[in-house]
Formats: sequence, C-alpha cells, structure tokens
Amino acid sequence: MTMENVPVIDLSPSFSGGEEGRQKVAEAIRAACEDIGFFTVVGHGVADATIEALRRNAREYFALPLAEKEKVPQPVERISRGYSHVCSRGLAYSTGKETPPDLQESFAMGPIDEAPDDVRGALAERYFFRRNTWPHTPAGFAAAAEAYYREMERLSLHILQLFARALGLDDHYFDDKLDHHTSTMRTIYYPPQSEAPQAGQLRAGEHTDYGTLTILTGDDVPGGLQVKLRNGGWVDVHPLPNAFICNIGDLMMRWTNDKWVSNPHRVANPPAEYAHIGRLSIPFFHNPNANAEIRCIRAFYGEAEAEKYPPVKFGEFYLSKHLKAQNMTVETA
Ligand SMILES: O=C(O)CCC(=O)C(=O)O
Ligand SMILES: [Fe+2]
Repeated sequence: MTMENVPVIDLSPSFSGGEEGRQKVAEAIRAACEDIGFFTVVGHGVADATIEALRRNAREYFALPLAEKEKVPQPVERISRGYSHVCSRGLAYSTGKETPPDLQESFAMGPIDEAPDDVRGALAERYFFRRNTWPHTPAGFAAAAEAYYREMERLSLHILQLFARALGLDDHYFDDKLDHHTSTMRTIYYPPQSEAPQAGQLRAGEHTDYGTLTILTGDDVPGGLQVKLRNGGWVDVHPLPNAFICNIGDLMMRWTNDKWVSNPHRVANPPAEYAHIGRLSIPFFHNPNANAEIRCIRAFYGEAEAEKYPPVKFGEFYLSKHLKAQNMTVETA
C-alpha cells in the first residue's frame, strides 16, 4: 500500500460523461480499492438538504432522555433496527478480539422494501426484512431517514456498477446479486466522554465492514474515523463537507480473492481537551441479497492461485459477524 491519505473522487463524469467519464472514474476507484480501500466521493448527486435533514433529526433524537430513546429498542434478534445503548456492542469482537465495549449508541434501520419471494417465510425474512419502527419524536426522523436511505440505494448501486467496471467485468455484473439488497443504516452518536475510557476501549473498535460498500457522512471532530495502513500505523480520515466517505467491505475482498482490501478501521477516542465533544456519524452499509452466493470471481483465481475463501451465502456470513460483535450467536430455531 502506498496511499497514505484517502483520495477524493468526483463522481460527476460517471453520471454525465458517457463511456469515457465512467471509465475515468472507475480507474480512480480501482486505484483506491487496490490500495487503501477508502475513498471520498463528491459530485454524488445527493442534495445537501437530504443529508442535513437526517443529521438534524438524528441529533435531536440522541439528545432525548434515555427512556425516550429506549421506547423503540433493538429487537431480540439483535439485528440492525431500533435503538442500541452505549456499550451494547464491540466491533472488535467481530474479529475475535476481546476488548471493553464500544462507547457509542445508535439507531438503525433496514430495507424499506418488502422481502422478496425467495426469503418470505424463511428465517432470513426475520433477520433481514423486519419492518422498520420509529420513535414519535423527532417527528421528522422516519421521513428524513427513508429519504436518505433511498438516495443511498441509488448511489450504492451506481458505485457497485463502477466497481464491476473497475474490476474489468460487465457494468451490470453484480446487479442480480443486489436486486433485493439487505442494506442497513445506522445513525451513530459517540457521546462526550466524562470519564476516561477503559484500557483498550474505543468509540468503535478495530474491524472491517461485513458487506460490499459502506457510504458514510460524519462529523469532522477529534475522536473520529481512522484507517489502518499496511505498516500498522493509523491515519485520520477527515470527512469533507457534503462529501461521503466510502470504504469496501469483506465481500469485495472475497469476490476478488484479496485483490481489493477491506481495510481495518476504528473510531478513536478524543484527546482529553476535546472529550466534551460528541460525534455523529451515519454509515449506510450496502449488503447484497440475503441468498447471494459469495464466491471468488473466476477472473481472480487460476492455475497458480487457489480460491482463498470458500463460497458462503451472504446471509450466513453476515449474521455470524454481526452477532459476534454483540457476543451473540445465530439462533436457528
Ligand atoms: O463512525 C464512523 O466514522 C465509522 C463507523 C464504522 O466504521 C462502523 O460502524 O462500521
Ligand atoms: Fe466500519
């Protein structure tokens, strides 16, 4: 890895620049994904007002008393819906590491669309297509989150098509693996730290994301996102105004037999003089269909190079990591 900073990529030529524009943007994405695994996008076409409306509602929500926030709790299946309180998860557990839990609270949602036929009535419907539920206050939270989620659906499909091109595949290679996607979105609040964290405790422990692509807006404050370099060092990722930070998840690594890296990242604690500042961040985790089979693409292995990962069904792969991050295992009954 040679990049020490997250590159900024203007997506506008990929919307309006025809074949040449798409190719140019795909090349820039390929360079980032073969290296640091993170890139910032501008020219994405999402209106500032859509981003701001969700950020405002999320801030209002997290400022409510705990009892109010707990009125829409995370369901017993421990899936990404509803409110999760501070210290209810540890992202480093998903990598098998023992740390104190993460200093964050969140409110999560999943697909707005209904379960497809191949999932309806199966366990996967309960885990991936459970209806979203919303608090009464702030009154605009649900609408703002759904409008933003719809924009993320559009943008993530566009970027996945650029991924396909960047990998030398047909632009639509991934389309049929994503047409009933199971993406989730979390509004996360990292509260001010009135006490020093425990040894090894972070706002978000070191991990890689489990899906295809994460698209994030976050406050640029001390105690923010950091990405791990190959030499073991950490570099701060500074969100630009009205831009999104993108990073690839484990599935891109599995599909490409490690040609693309899903890079470890974490959210650091603020230094003591900034410990009174909370941080809001909103990752959209793009995930494929529950039943999509994730196996190394033929072009990425050959005579000399074996497939590094056995084929997995996305739903099973995801649940095992997601539940591990909460010290849980999959319930199969
Ligand atoms: O809050 C952030 O900036 C990153 C959060 C993150 O990496 C995650 O929740 O997977
Ligand atoms: Fe992450």
